[in-house]
Amino acid sequence: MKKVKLVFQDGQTIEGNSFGAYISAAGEVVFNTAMVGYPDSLTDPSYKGQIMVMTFPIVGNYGVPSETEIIDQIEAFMESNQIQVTGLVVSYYSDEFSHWNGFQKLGEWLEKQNIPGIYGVDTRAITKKLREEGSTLGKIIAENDIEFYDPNLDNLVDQVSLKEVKRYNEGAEIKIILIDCGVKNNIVRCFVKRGVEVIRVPWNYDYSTLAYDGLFISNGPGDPTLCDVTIENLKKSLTEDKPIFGICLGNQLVGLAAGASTFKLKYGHRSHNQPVVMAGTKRCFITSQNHGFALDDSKLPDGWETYFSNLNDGTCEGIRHKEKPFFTVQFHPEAMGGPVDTEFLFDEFINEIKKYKGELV
Ligand SMILES: NC(=O)CC[C@H](N)C(=O)O
Repeated sequence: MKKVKLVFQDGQTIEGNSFGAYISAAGEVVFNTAMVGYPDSLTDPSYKGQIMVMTFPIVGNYGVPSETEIIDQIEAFMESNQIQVTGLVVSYYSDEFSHWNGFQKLGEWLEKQNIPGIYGVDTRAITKKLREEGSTLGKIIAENDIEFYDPNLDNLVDQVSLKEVKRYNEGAEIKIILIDCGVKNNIVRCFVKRGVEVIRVPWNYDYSTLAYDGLFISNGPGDPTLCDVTIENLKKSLTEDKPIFGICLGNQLVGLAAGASTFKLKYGHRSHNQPVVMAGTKRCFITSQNHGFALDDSKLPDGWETYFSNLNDGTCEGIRHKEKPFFTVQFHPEAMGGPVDTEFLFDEFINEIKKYKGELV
């Protein structure tokens, strides 16, 4: 059994056992309190550049599905075509697995994709540190020491966004543009199964000349203010009337285009049980989340209002336009993993498109 070290920016060093690739890797250390869904989280492009600490004490016990099975041009069991995290930190790693869809060991999968893991460390103590001091840079060190790396200084969206336009359900009556800033597959699935044509475009693509009925902006990694081209394109779209829906980074980008600002949360929201309340109601939902930045809704631009708020820390979980059919959420209505309570938002967006097209009153 090989030893590796988890080293924090403040010098704190924790020794553990290696699994996955035996290499060194550096990034931002964040914690995730979800109890299940590691294949989904590890392939979520929003985690690009991050070393994920899982608080759930046993990881790996249900294995990993096949990454090569494709349904409707989409990886069937993954949220993208590769592991996106930089490293994985767990307490107990189970090399044995049992699950109807288990195809490979978590450690084997990490190794195949050259991602290091460390286990046998106190993930709850690490989580307390991150909660008290905030998310911090860190590195997993195998043989060779490497520099710390701050992913939030890089345009990670450009690294994970697709490079060419891709269409799903081509020819369907309702057409949406999906700006891919690192979209999770389940967002694409949620649209595809509702029968709309999805025109998936790169983050910096000028979609203004394409024929479409609604605009969707995806989740994605890193600091939203670095997505300058998307924000400029969105500014133009906000002057029009076509329905707009955004998720997570999409929420932040629409907010920035409208004139609001974003800030970095102390340690972010990464779990499957984040409670949110819909503004003006007592309707609460338990949501899946994965973000480190948030929109500042204490001073939203004219014409906009808070749509959802987080019941743990009061931060903004979505905004909506007071007159136009524009709304965005910070949480993940597509779940994967996590609760599906807010999946109705996809139907609301499509209903807004039908109203815009005069098919619904
Ligand atoms: N899941 C996401 O889209 C994350 C958005 C952004 N990168 C953040 O961390 O806040």
